[in-house]
Amino acid sequence: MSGVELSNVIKKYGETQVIHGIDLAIGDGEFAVFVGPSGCGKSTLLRMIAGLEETTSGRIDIGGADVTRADPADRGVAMVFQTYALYPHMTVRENMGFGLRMTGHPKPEIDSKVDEAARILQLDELLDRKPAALSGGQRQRVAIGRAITRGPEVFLFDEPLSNLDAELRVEMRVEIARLHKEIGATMIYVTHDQVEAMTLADKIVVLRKGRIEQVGAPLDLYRDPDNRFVAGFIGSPSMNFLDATARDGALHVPALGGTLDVPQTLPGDGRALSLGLRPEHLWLEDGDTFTVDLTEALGGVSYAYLKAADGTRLIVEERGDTRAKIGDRVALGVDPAKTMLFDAETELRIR
Ligand SMILES: Nc1ncnc2c1ncn2[C@@H]1O[C@H](COP(=O)(O)OP(=O)(O)OP(=O)(O)O)[C@@H](O)[C@H]1O
Repeated sequence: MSGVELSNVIKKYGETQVIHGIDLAIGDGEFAVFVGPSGCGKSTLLRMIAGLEETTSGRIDIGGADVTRADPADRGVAMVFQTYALYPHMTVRENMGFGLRMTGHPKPEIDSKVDEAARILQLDELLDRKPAALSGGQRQRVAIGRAITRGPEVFLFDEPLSNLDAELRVEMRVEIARLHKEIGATMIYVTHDQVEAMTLADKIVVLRKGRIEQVGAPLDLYRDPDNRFVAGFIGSPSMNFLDATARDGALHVPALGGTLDVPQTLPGDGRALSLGLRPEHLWLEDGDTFTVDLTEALGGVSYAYLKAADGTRLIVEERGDTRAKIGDRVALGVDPAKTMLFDAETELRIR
């Protein structure tokens, strides 16, 4: 049993509160990913679980034991950092066995654990090298290997791939997913990267300003966000938002130059709303409502950036190449069943 449970966890630096009472349960063997804008408290929360930051109040349980005030070494966790933090004068083997040597494990046991981690991470050939003779991806693999040899109940990853180039990131992402399948330990992972969050997580935790906005499986958050923030944060490119109002049972959307028939139950009070449209659910039609501002062709998909007469901007994702050219006048194709509606003030979803 090595789930992680946070109960009303609070962090203050002096007078400044950065984590505002987080309740969260991460199940045994679950892969949880913390996402959120810069400064929302992802790393702080992870470091509190690791014991590298003191918890101001609240309680942290790992494997059913209260570890709120426990030393990092006594929590059964191992952390992997963005910067690898390898010892330059030690070989890969020595780096990977370092934690076990420090805790006085016998050499044969250390060797067998290092060999096992090296096998899992395909580092067998590199055990005698020093970090300077490794690529970035190999160094990160050693850092992960060092975590594996310690046999933690919980792995904590703080943006482990953000120093790698795009190709290596993909490779290591797949590697981490495989590692999770193979060893089945609980993992908590902080990232800025949408694709990492969507592909690695069993459960994504979306944070904003030290509070949880929503917790859920990646596709549940994408398909069924509770509020405008989560809708805008999950999905790439981000959801478009258009100002709208409901009057006399119709949704008026100025940027679209008229009303839109949507399946949601509209509030009848002329309240300010926000219409959410995912770029991948839109298409271009003949018409005169928008001007094409810019196009980007990525090969498999292309993006058309549109601007309405009232200045509203949005992105349309098309499959393959786009026929749109900068300066073209176009209309927007919208499937009403795929729209989302939010209260402009509370940001809550209207279903
Ligand atoms: N030692 C500190 N003293 C005061 N404030 C701090 C300290 N460390 C972090 N903070 C503040 O706590 C908040 C959360 O920081 P944290 O690094 O956890 O955010 P983050 O979500 O990981 O951001 P990023 O994605 O940019 O790494 C920020 O507003 C930050 O300025």
